[in-house]
Amino acid sequence: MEAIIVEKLTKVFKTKIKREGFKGSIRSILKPEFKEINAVNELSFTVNEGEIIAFIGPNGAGKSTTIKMMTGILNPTSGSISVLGLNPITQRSQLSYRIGTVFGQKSQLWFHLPPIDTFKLLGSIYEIDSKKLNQRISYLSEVFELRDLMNIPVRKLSLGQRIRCEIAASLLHKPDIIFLDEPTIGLDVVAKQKIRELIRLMNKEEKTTVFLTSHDIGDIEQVCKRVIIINNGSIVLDESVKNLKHNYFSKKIVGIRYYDKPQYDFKNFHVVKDSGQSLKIEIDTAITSIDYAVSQLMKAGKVADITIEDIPLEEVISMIYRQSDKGDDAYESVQKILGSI
Ligand SMILES: Nc1ncnc2c1ncn2[C@@H]1O[C@H](COP(=O)(O)OP(=O)(O)OP(=O)(O)O)[C@@H](O)[C@H]1O
Repeated sequence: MEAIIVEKLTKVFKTKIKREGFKGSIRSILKPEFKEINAVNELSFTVNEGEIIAFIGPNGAGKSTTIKMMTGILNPTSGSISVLGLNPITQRSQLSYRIGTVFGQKSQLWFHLPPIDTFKLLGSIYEIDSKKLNQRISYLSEVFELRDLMNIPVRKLSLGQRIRCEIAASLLHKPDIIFLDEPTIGLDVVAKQKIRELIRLMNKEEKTTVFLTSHDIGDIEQVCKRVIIINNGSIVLDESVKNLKHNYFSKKIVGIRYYDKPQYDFKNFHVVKDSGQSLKIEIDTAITSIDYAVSQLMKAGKVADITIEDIPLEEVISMIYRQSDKGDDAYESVQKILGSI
């Protein structure tokens, strides 16, 4: 069943044009001029219950604006949104009992108080009875490893510890959907891994639908099953992460080092780089199997080392961003680019 249905969602911001200099400022007051920014443009998509979606795009693509409209913070200019069957604008308070939000750059925890105080306060706001609240806090403290942090003022926590508390706080009322806007921003590698593990765990254990935005490809690869890419307020790609990899990763890069200069005349794949004893080969696995390619490479000389790599997802996604900026079809363009690497 669908947890989120978004149809032709549009948000246009009207902002005052600021003129330069003193005279300009006076003119702006007396005769204001406005410009319109099409932050979100006729966006349509659905999210099924229990899915983990990455909603990504370059800076200014319209991700936060979309999340704000889905959570009832911003009014759409046009289009419709249904989140868990509710209208986020007219049924915002009902919806708030069923969704959780984490904005990585903003805190919902009281900065000078220990997390336990915010948890208790949120418990009262969500009208959770005290026995259930204590059980829930105890469960989340266990899973998120918060026991030793619960009584330390939030300002004294590390960023990683604080984000663990933020996510736990947003899950206090057992929401059906959690919106995570850049939850791993600024975290070190270990803290990022921990957050990713916890998101996966909550999705598995509590069937929480996860709607996540991030600029970190690791979040997408390791946590999400499906990715929606937006640019300039419109969807440029909506694909399962598995398909994205499959469609865009038929090409492999093989690095091979020989003991001596190899003798070769490869027919079905081409050498991208020849540095004497080392070769870099590109193989299109849709045409040539890895087995065959490796067997040909072995015939060219005595092999000292071999590596096989995908083209990094990060590179593919940045190509999609660049191509969609030019208004090209994402899939075709990327195939074209990969063909010329
Ligand atoms: N309150 C606002 N008033 C005017 N323009 C706005 C407002 N909020 C966002 N915008 C504009 O709308 C566009 C989309 O912004 P949004 O914050 O949704 O992008 P984003 O994809 O979340 O970007 P980022 O990855 O940098 O957070 C941008 O051009 C931004 O400047």
